[in-house]
Amino acid sequence: MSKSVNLASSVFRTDIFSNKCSIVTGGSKGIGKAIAIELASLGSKVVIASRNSKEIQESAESIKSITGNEHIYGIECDIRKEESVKNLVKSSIDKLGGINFLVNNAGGQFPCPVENMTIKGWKAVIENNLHGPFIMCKEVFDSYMKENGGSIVNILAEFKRGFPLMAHTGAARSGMDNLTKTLSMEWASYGIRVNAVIPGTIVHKSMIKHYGEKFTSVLDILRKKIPVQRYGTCEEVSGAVCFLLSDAASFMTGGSIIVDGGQTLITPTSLFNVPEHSKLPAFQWLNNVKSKI
Ligand SMILES: CCCCCCCCC/C=C/C(=O)SCCNC(=O)CCNC(=O)[C@H](O)C(C)(C)COP(=O)(O)OP(=O)(O)OC[C@H]1O[C@@H](n2cnc3c(N)ncnc32)[C@H](O)[C@@H]1OP(=O)(O)O
Ligand SMILES: NC(=O)C1=CN([C@@H]2O[C@H](COP(=O)(O)OP(=O)(O)OC[C@H]3O[C@@H](n4cnc5c(N)ncnc54)[C@H](OP(=O)(O)O)[C@@H]3O)[C@@H](O)[C@H]2O)C=CC1
Repeated sequence: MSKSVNLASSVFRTDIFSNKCSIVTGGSKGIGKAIAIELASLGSKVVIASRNSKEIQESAESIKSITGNEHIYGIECDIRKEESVKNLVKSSIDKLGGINFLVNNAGGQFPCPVENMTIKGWKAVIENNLHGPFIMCKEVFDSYMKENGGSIVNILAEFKRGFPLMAHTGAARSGMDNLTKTLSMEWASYGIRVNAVIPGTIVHKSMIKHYGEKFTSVLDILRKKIPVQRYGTCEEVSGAVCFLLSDAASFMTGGSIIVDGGQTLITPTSLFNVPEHSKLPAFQWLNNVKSKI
């Protein structure tokens, strides 16, 4: 790997993932792109995958120039479609030589109360956040990890208290939590660890675009309830993912790390209001990433 330029100042030692090969689904933007950047900056060859072919190629190029790692490939894939996933996994093995790490990051949903939700909308979100990651795990297992071991990290969303206005995603993420635990037991004897990262509210450009202006006005109210008094950055999620993938987490499987600035500890009935402060600033490694936090 050429290391002439590496603008991603990860907190980890820069060679920990040399000789590793990774797939990051949804690596074209947001959290997935940050994860791909950090993996690449730590020496891993990386395939990023998403549905928009132009965007995924552009992102692969930008990750190359940010990290100086030439072994970054963008592959078009819809994780909801089995054939598309089979193609992704086969092409990744051809390009990288194997798959040591899988990060199931692609996903998302739309806000909608159940009374207005169509069956089609429900299915789209279940397929994006439960069925898709399941096919990814199964295909990577069958094609490579069953013989060679590996490490899988699933990106979830907080689900433990239900998810009003996003019932579909709450159900899917709860299912993924259970699947993470099941796979960690079924696949331990193959040398595979399976863990999850649960991000809180991670505000960035494409997220704001997805939810729209109305959402932006809610953000300030929400922020005051978070103990660290701000939103998270994509890098702060990425750090947890890299930790779980690495040997530093070799005794962790079936577990999850919540990266939410304490947000899920505050309940509506809590009598405690976090005093306003700015004592816990964000971690960001790239000068050109301007997360609105
Ligand atoms: C404000 C408070 C926020 C509070 C927000 C707090 C959030 C914090 C926690 C989580 C944050 C994040 O995940 S942030 C990341 C957000 N990013 C994403 O969600 C990106 C990925 N999402 C998506 O691609 C989409 O949302 C998803 C529906 C999953 C897939 O879209 P597709 O266009 O591929 O779906 P299709 O297969 O065409 O089917 C779509 C059907 O779904 C329904 N549908 C799709 N979008 C819809 C919409 N906006 N409203 C109603 N219904 C919709 C319709 O029935 C559609 O059918 P037709 O009517 O026939 O078309
Ligand atoms: N941001 C946040 O606050 C939180 C995010 N999360 C979760 O973290 C993950 C990343 O979030 P974030 O970066 O904010 O989201 P973004 O919307 O910014 O990015 C989502 C990525 O997933 C890809 N994607 C979506 N659907 C598919 C699909 N069917 N097949 C392949 N790729 C797909 C998108 O590309 P394309 O559309 O081109 O396919 C894009 O690359 C998601 O699972 C999200 O739900 C969880 C909690 C909080």
